[in-house]
Amino acid sequence: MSDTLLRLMAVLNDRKYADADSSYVASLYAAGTDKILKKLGEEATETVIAGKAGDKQQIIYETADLWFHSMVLLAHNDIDVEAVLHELDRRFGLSGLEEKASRSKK
Ligand SMILES: N=c1c2ncn([C@@H]3O[C@H](COP(=O)(O)OP(=O)(O)OP(=O)(O)O)[C@@H](O)[C@H]3O)c2ncn1[C@@H]1O[C@H](COP(=O)(O)O)[C@@H](O)[C@H]1O
Repeated sequence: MSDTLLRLMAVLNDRKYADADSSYVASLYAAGTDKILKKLGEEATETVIAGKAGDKQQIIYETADLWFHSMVLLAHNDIDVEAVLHELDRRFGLSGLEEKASRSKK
């Protein structure tokens, strides 16, 4: 499954050398961080709206947009998606409630 994310990440890195007129991703890089963050915010909002409506197909569609734009932000910052996958792996099996409790003791 994560193979899809790795393959997409490779394309996003390649697009750093592409023409903004022929690539949506290259056009986002060219427009800069604020444009990428704006798209990310829009996609997050659209995902929330889809979730509120309870429309499964729309939730899938909007989540794909959200993940895609999150990955553009990662690539723009030279962060590999594997770093996020490793972070999720590190958290695997660690209860969110336990993690929160350990934070409040610090
Ligand atoms: N997965 C995606 C992907 N998901 C969503 N999008 C684009 O993200 C945009 C989402 O923005 P909106 O829904 O707000 O649509 P919009 O109104 O057209 O956008 P704006 O004009 O507001 O920017 C659309 O243009 C979608 O086509 C994507 N564009 C590209 N990819 C992947 O990235 C690869 C490289 O894309 P290019 O750089 O365009 O070759 C592609 O081969 C795909 O694998």
